[in-house]
Amino acid sequence: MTWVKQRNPNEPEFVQAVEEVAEVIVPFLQTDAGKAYRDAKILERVTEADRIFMFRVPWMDDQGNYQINRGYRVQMNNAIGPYKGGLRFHPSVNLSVLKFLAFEQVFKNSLTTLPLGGGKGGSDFDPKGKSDDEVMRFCQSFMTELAKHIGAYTDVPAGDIGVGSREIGFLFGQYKRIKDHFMGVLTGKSLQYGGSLIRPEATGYGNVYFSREMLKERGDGLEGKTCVVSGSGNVAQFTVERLIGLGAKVVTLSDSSGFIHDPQGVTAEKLEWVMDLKNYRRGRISEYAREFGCDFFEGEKPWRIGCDLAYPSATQNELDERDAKALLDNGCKGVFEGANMPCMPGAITLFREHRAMFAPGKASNAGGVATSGLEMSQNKLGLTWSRETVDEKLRDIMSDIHDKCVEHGRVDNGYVDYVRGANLAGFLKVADAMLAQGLV
Ligand SMILES: NC(=O)C1=CN([C@@H]2O[C@H](COP(=O)(O)OP(=O)(O)OC[C@H]3O[C@@H](n4cnc5c(N)ncnc54)[C@H](OP(=O)(O)O)[C@@H]3O)[C@@H](O)[C@H]2O)C=CC1
Ligand SMILES: O=C(O)CCC(=O)C(=O)O
Repeated sequence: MTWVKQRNPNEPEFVQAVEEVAEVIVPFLQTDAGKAYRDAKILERVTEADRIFMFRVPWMDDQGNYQINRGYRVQMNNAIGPYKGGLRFHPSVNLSVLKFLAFEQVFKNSLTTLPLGGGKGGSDFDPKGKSDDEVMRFCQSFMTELAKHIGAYTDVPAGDIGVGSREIGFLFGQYKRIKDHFMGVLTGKSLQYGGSLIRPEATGYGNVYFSREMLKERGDGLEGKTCVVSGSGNVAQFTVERLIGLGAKVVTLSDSSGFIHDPQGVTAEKLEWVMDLKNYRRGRISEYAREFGCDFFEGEKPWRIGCDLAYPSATQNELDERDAKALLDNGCKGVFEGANMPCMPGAITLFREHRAMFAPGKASNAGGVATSGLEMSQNKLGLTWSRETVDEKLRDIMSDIHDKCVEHGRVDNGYVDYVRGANLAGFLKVADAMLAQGLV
């Protein structure tokens, strides 16, 4: 870690993500089974990106002013398949954030059972408050540079925070215009031009399926459970949809301004209203409180609300040790990461010490990228699978990931340490491929 910290100064998020993996992998490397990987310096090699692109993104706003943002693509590791991972448009985007996300993506994609390498990209552009025309001009400028570095067999980006179906449409249109190729170079496309059914739902649904497997492992189920969810974007919306479909009650939603607490529970009708608010009217979650008559807590996070299960689904480092203590004190039995790295190290330690269920995002939110992999397969075959087919494949993949975590994560007293299981299983597939491919 000293070596990683020296080589990546001022990149706290990246160092945090490496530390979580190293905590599991370094002790393994000291064993006989780990010797070949240790000698080949696989862990050191995976912390160094294959390559990183950084570029200027100039665009014109609606008033005719020139604007400049910075674009990035981190191609982290392609040992097991083409680089795959989302694009994030958010003012907080910087190299550290994208390197952490790309690093996580390598192990997550390895867990999916599909041939997907890891990458991530994005920009410090903020789509919030911009007109559709401004977003389009930005996306066209961003893709004009990115198109040089991606391809259906090279690197296949998708959405993440701030990049939904509107942005993917503009990006795809510009790629096609530049390359004159109609191909699956992005996933998360709309259905009319090569998207997959269930891809929008997949990350949230996948996390709920994963939590159901974890509960089953303890002889329990989702029916009747009270859940807190953070975020109100893509992942949060479909987490709520699946939870309420499976008989659980969701009492919170949030955005960067605060959270709503609806003790009656978010119903299917209320969720439909939230989807319209967030995906089309682009409003704030505080409006939910006014519409449905419940409390809104400005500037706060939902972790002090009593619950059985928690699904952090907004952003990184949104749940610290104090939040973890509040959750455990109020009876929470399980935390399932829908976002990437939402729980801070101190929080994770507390969950593990208390033997609570804790699902690390690289396992529990892998359903999104796995379904992107299914979208790539359909694009290559020229076929569209039904909703039922994709949903069944998603459930099977989440169940396989769960089984791998159990296989590698069961500790002496029978407790399943999913952090250990996910990191070890994710690492081994990539490491074996790297060993087989020589010093590259
Ligand atoms: N989309 C996908 O398929 C996948 C996403 N993920 C991860 O899930 C998380 C959510 O992504 P997604 O739902 O797609 O993104 P969206 O942009 O659709 O939604 C993001 C949500 O998180 C909130 N949020 C963003 N930044 C902050 C912040 N700094 N503090 C508080 N709230 C914040 C947003 O609120 P506001 O509108 O106010 O900014 C919004 O409610 C991310 O960590 C992403 O990396 C993981 C796997 C796949
Ligand atoms: O579907 C994809 O390729 C992107 C998913 C993603 O960015 C993630 O898993 O964090």
